[in-house]
Amino acid sequence: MRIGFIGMGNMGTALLKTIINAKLLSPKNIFVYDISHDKLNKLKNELYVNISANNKSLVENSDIIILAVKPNIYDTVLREIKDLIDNNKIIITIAPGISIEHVRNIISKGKIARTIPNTPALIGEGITAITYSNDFSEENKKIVQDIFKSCGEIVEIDEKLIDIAMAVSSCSPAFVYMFIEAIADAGVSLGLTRDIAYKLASKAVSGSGSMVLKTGMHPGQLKDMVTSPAGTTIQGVRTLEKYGMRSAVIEAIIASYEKVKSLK
Ligand SMILES: NC(=O)C1=CN([C@@H]2O[C@H](COP(=O)(O)OP(=O)(O)OC[C@H]3O[C@@H](n4cnc5c(N)ncnc54)[C@H](OP(=O)(O)O)[C@@H]3O)[C@@H](O)[C@H]2O)C=CC1
Ligand SMILES: O=C(O)[C@@H]1CCC=N1
Repeated sequence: MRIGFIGMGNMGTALLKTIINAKLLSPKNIFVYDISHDKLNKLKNELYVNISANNKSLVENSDIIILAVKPNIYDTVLREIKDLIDNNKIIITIAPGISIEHVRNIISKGKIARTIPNTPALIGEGITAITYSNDFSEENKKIVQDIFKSCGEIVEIDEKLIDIAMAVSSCSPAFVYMFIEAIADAGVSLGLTRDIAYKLASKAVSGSGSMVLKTGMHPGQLKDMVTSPAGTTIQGVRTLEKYGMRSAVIEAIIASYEKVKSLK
């Protein structure tokens, strides 16, 4: 199996590095291309992957092609490679708003997996929502699943829900980083050093996420376990409710979802 990555920006590099770290494939079976040759030279020296001369030669050498360019570049790249895609090749999209039907309208052959990963994939802690074109066999699905399992967890999802998954798991890391920054800023404002403030805030957030996943308890119940009667935390909870924290988060997720809908 040979994988080709078109686009070596944040997401392409995150997926590439995780696949190599997980030893899913040897670098000699990985081909990369990006219009920025500086990025390619850096990757060649760091990861020993094959640098393709262009997108077409990458596709010729690859069984699986991951399209890691921005959504507005998709059509240009799809038109460039369309004549080189045969029914044995798998195309993996990772862009919001690009439907399987959209890709199929440009590329008549090949199997299409539509996915939405997130940046924690870089450390193997990602989650990827995946949906497939109708012609996918279980064997081919497993190939795609193994790629994204090397980056964390996966969920198979109906295509009509995938833009919602994008907002909830792919955009939300940005909001979580803002939350971590805000907690740490408060800590610094009260006298902690930056490094200790970030460590305390980040571990509180990642540990709380793990508590939800590992205990299976309702987040509200876990929140209640922290808030002692007449204690300190409930005063913070009261303050967050006063400033509309829940509502702000709900509106942020819905705004991200509405943006992806407007791209169509
Ligand atoms: N960042 C995230 O958290 C997530 C991103 N995604 C999706 O992943 C995709 C990539 O995002 P991201 O990595 O952040 O974007 P980046 O802009 O960081 O990376 C895209 C790369 O593709 C290069 N590129 C542009 N045109 C071409 C071309 N014709 N052929 C080959 N390479 C090209 C760009 O070069 P240059 O910069 O010079 O234009 C850039 O290096 C997007 O569709 C995004 O929506 C999905 C989930 C999460
Ligand atoms: O902001 C974006 O468009 C990309 C897609 C999902 C996360 N980041």
